[in-house]
Amino acid sequence: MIEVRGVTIRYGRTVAVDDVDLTLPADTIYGLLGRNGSGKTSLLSALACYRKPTTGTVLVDGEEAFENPRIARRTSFIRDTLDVQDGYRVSAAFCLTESLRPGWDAEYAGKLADVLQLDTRKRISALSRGQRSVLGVILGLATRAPLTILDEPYLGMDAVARTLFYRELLADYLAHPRTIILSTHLIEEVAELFERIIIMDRGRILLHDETDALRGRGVTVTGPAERVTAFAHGHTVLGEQSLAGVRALTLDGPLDPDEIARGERDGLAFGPLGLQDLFVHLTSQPLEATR
Ligand SMILES: Nc1ncnc2c1ncn2[C@@H]1O[C@H](COP(=O)(O)OP(=O)(O)OP(=O)(O)O)[C@@H](O)[C@H]1O
Repeated sequence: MIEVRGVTIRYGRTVAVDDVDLTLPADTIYGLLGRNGSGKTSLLSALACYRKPTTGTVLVDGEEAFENPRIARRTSFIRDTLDVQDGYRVSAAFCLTESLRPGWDAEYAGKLADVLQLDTRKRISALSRGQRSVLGVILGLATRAPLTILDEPYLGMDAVARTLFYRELLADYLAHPRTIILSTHLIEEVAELFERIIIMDRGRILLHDETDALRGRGVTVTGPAERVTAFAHGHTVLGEQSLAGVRALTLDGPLDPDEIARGERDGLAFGPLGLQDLFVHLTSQPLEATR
């Protein structure tokens, strides 16, 4: 269980994480979504014992996380810097991780290297951008840490490698349940993996809910402008488009099925909003609108 209580992280005058409270039960796959600079890496660094919040506390299994060796040993934080010396061969990086990590599964790491086509004899300095990411996800998965944090782990990985990675992550999670937090911009592509989704916006938690609940949340309603406007009365409008007397509104749902049936009888059309579109609607407000 991770408990984030009133956490603020500042860099000089920049507030990267702004008074965040979060409770994350264990053995769940979380998706952390947010636009560039929304504070994801800063928050993840605090969860991974790397960064002390400016104010507030992060408790992992009841203990303060920052520089806590007991928590650090049980946490794997994979980010683009990789934290392994460039001069090492991939096989040496595996051996080093094995010596440090009690949960390391060498056989599984070898299998992942085969599946994801990573040559373990290569020096890390000789890996392509995508191959470095593959190394990162192998280190992250094969460590089997109770808290595994993957911060945009797929950079440069092609579509085949990403698909294989998602498949492996899910299969290994089902066999060895643990807490996995994956930050991503590729929302639709990975949404199937997530049990819960957290959306950050400008340092704050905009939303934290089960993925299935979010799927039903955004609803589009389309039809003659005046009828759509009347229908939307009393609902929160997330977005709108109008063309030649036809209006399409995106409403914050879910809507009551009876209400939808009434709308349909009145000539309105309803559709679900994809997670990516919901995310864009929720996080595309200009700064002024939120002040
Ligand atoms: N070491 C640092 N020094 C100063 N400012 C920083 C530092 N790290 C992050 N920031 C600032 O904090 C804010 C949040 O950055 P952070 O990297 O946490 O966001 P992010 O959501 O991970 O972004 P991205 O999706 O682009 O990786 C940004 O405004 C960023 O410029």
